[in-house]
Amino acid sequence: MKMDVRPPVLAAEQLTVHVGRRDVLRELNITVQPGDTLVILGRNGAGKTTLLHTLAGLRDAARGVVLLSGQPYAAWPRGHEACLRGLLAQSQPDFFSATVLETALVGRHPYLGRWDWESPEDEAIALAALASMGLEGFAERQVPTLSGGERQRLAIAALLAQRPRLYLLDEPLAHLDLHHQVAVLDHFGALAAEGAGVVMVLHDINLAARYASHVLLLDGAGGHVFGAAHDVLTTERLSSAFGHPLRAVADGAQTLFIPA
Ligand SMILES: Nc1ncnc2c1ncn2[C@@H]1O[C@H](COP(=O)(O)OP(=O)(O)OP(=O)(O)O)[C@@H](O)[C@H]1O
Repeated sequence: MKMDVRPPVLAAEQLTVHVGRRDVLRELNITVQPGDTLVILGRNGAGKTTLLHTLAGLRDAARGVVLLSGQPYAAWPRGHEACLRGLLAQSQPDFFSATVLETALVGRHPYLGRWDWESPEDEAIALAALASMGLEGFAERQVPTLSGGERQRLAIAALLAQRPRLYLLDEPLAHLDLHHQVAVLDHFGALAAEGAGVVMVLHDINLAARYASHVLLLDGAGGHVFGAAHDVLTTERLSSAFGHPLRAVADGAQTLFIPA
């Protein structure tokens, strides 16, 4: 039998994250294997975005280490990390007078040399990413003419065009209607099934329960619980983390969490 010797797409070892003098997270140990979908949950201000940026290598940890595909960020050649991990930020930069296709093509930049233009293959990848987000026919539109949900799907398409091994998503469902929420989560579920790692911040506990293989629940005071989704998602833990009582309602094989 052939063994898969590839390292985890992401690992955090004894990671402590500070904001100012406050620990938002203490001594986190997580591993994200190819195929895993890790959902980060916690109340407003619990430190989810701060953690995601630390996992993306954009922010230093107070202590501990983040390993991207087995190596600390600093050990990867400059710029190469963008071929391995992609971040969907919570708020998107303004793309002044750019077209939708030009914006999606930004996802290909990590693969281009300094003086290279995008190739027909890059364009085909960007167009396929737009189509996967239901934006076929939008290629020549100016970004400022898009609705909020269309802009969010464009940002996701640009990330998809980047084709990293690890997707870090900060509230990917922001501005999306119900159909597109499910379509986006299905899409990342399919990428995970093909071997990507997905880490995302969600606010919807029931969508987390439906899509997560693993959950990291932050208590906002440095404490956390990490484990298989069905172990972490209990009414007691969720009620305590969110500071609001929840009850569980069985719906066939699914459990729904409802605010009491
Ligand atoms: N530059 C800063 N100076 C002071 N406090 C900060 C700074 N940046 C973030 N914080 C605080 O750190 C805490 C964690 O912020 P973070 O954005 O990570 O939370 P979050 O869990 O993503 O919240 P939300 O669910 O509201 O998006 C918050 O209390 C925030 O106000």
